[in-house]
Formats: sequence, C-alpha cells, structure tokens
Amino acid sequence: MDDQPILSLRGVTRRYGPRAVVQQASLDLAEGRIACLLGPSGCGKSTILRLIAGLEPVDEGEIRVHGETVAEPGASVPPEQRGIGLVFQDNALFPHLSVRDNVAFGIRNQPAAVRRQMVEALLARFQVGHLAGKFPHTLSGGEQQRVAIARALAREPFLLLLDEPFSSLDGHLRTQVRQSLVADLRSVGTSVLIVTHDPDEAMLIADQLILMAEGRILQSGLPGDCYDNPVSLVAARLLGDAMGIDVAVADGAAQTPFGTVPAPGLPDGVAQLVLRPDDLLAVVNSIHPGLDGQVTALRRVGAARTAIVACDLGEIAVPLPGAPLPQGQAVRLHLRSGAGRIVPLP
Ligand SMILES: Nc1ncnc2c1ncn2[C@@H]1O[C@H](COP(=O)(O)OP(=O)(O)OP(=O)(O)O)[C@@H](O)[C@H]1O
Repeated sequence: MDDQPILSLRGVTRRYGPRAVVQQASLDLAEGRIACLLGPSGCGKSTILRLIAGLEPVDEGEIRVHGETVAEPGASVPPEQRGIGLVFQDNALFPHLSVRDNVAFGIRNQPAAVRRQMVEALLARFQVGHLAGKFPHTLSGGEQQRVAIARALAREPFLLLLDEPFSSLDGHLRTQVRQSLVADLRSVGTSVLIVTHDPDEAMLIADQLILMAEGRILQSGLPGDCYDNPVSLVAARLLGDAMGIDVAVADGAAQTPFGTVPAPGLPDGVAQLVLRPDDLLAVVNSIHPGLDGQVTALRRVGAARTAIVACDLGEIAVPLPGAPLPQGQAVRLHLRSGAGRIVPLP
C-alpha cells in the first residue's frame, strides 16, 4: 500500500502585508479520507484552502501533491493543473445555466455522450437528478450545495476542498443535509478537506481532524485522539470546554491538586493540567486525596445535572451522574482514572 500523503504542506506561511495569516503550517492528507480543518473565525482556514487550490502564492514553505512540489516561494502550478476541486461557501453556481449544464461546464471538452453519462451519474449520486433542468435560483441552499459539489467532482479531482459547506443551513436541516452529503461523498471515495468552525460537526464527520488557531496548525490526528490528548489548552478548547491549572513537573510526573499525573516527555518545570468538565468526580466522605470544596449551586440541562463546586481553584462545574447533592454539601474532587492531560504552558 502507498502511504505517501496525497497532499503535504511544509512550513507554509502566507502574509498579507506585514501580518502572517498562515504561519509555518504543516499537514499531510491521506487518500480517500475526509479531513476537517477546524478553527475559529478568522484563523486562516479559508486562506489555507486557497493556498492548496493555488489561488494564492505561498510566502514561505512548500506544498506537495503526490510528492511533487506545486507551490513554493516564487513558483506555483496553476489551479487548473493541480487536480483539486474547490467549493466556496456561496456555491457560486452559474445563474444562467441549468443544473445539468452547471455540472457539465467543467467537462465541456469531453465528448457529448461521455459528458451526459457523467453528469447524469453525478446528479443521481448527489440526489439532485430530478432538478437537472432547473435553474440555481429555484433551488434550496442544500440543493445548490449538492449541485456545486457535483460540478466540482465532474472534473474528477483527486482532492475536493469544501469551505464551510453547511454554514447556510441550520438546526435539524443542517444535521440531515450533512449526514446525507457525507455519505454521498464517502460513496464516491474522493479525498475531501472540509473547513468548519463547528467542533461537533468536525468530530462527527472527520476521519482526520486538523486543529487551527491564529494562523497556526496546532494538532492533527484522529478526532478522538485530538479530544483525549490535546497538545495544549488552546487545542483542547477548540473541541469543547476545558480548564487549565498550572502544575509542577519533575521526572516525567506532575503534582496536581488531584494527585500525581503522568507527564511523559515534558521537561521539569511549570506545565498545565488540562481538564475537561467530565474529568472530575465530586465525592462525599472521600478517604482518598483530592481537592476539597463545597457545592454552591446545582444546574440541570435535560437529564444532565451539574454541581458548581467552590474550591481553591475557584468555582468548577462538575457533572453529577448520580443523585443530586444539596447546596452546601462538602465534597472532595477526584480526577477520573486516566483523565487529565499535562501540556506545556502556552
Ligand atoms: N486578501 C486579504 N487581504 C488582507 N487580509 C486578508 C485577506 N484575506 C483574508 N484576510 C485576513 O486573514 C485572516 C484569515 O482569514 P481567513 O478567511 O483565511 O480566515 P477563516 O478562518 O477562513 O475565517 P472564517 O471562518 O471567518 O471564514 C483574517 O483576519 C482576514 O481578515
């Protein structure tokens, strides 16, 4: 099996004036996977897509496709020769062309019979065959999205880039459209890189998750690994609530208010314990070491109960899987077995 990444970025930097909006970005994409690039608004996600597609030059670093350099400072393979499809947030279908002709547009050099067959197959695959003769303005946002993706795939790109494909949809519709679109993309087998700022969306659909903040790629890996083993507090917070507590590390172990936590590979000195809300347990009459506190309030969302516990670290929200605790109850906070990660200070 060929393990060579289909696309690699190495130390890629892009500046607008003096400001580097993408800084030293490195990543590898594997074939046939759905990767999600997740980060807050303005962190440089769309710029990375444009760099990969060849719509912008790199100022530093290198982009490789199947091991061949396609972009480095002063040299760039044009977008149409990269074999990469890009669908922007706004879809930008040609308004004066029917759905069928929009999809056929990118392959207009193919013989008519081949073109017809490919277009029909793609429209059917993306469940918009019944809309073939319609014009874009008569389609819903989700339908336009599917047509735009079918149009990009007609050129048989080895990689499809999707910039916030579900941003125009909300609630239930978003979940539905997302599920069925991802299933269709998987059935095609194309490699896909999806930009999103929605952590739940990224966790749900990604085979590979790429975390980004302030122009930098922080971490890349399986979604579960990124969630369980964040490289920093910032990376942890991209995927959900997390708190950081300064701790002392010596000989590969950190002394925390909840006991000793392994800190493999970290140098001696100050580091940070990263905690997810469900990493802590509030125990009454505990005989084990932990951090003492007192319940100051109870909250409930649906079936889930949370106790607000005042302790030396301030007020901490701790999930209560069992019976509710009364206000004022003294508790000891413990770290669940295996929970908590020690990361370097920012
Ligand atoms: N052509 C440009 N000239 C100058 N600054 C730009 C240009 N394009 C983008 N920027 C700035 O670069 C930063 C990164 O923009 P980018 O669109 O890549 O972020 P993003 O993560 O995709 O954001 P969003 O999720 O809001 O789309 C932003 O601060 C943006 O204002």
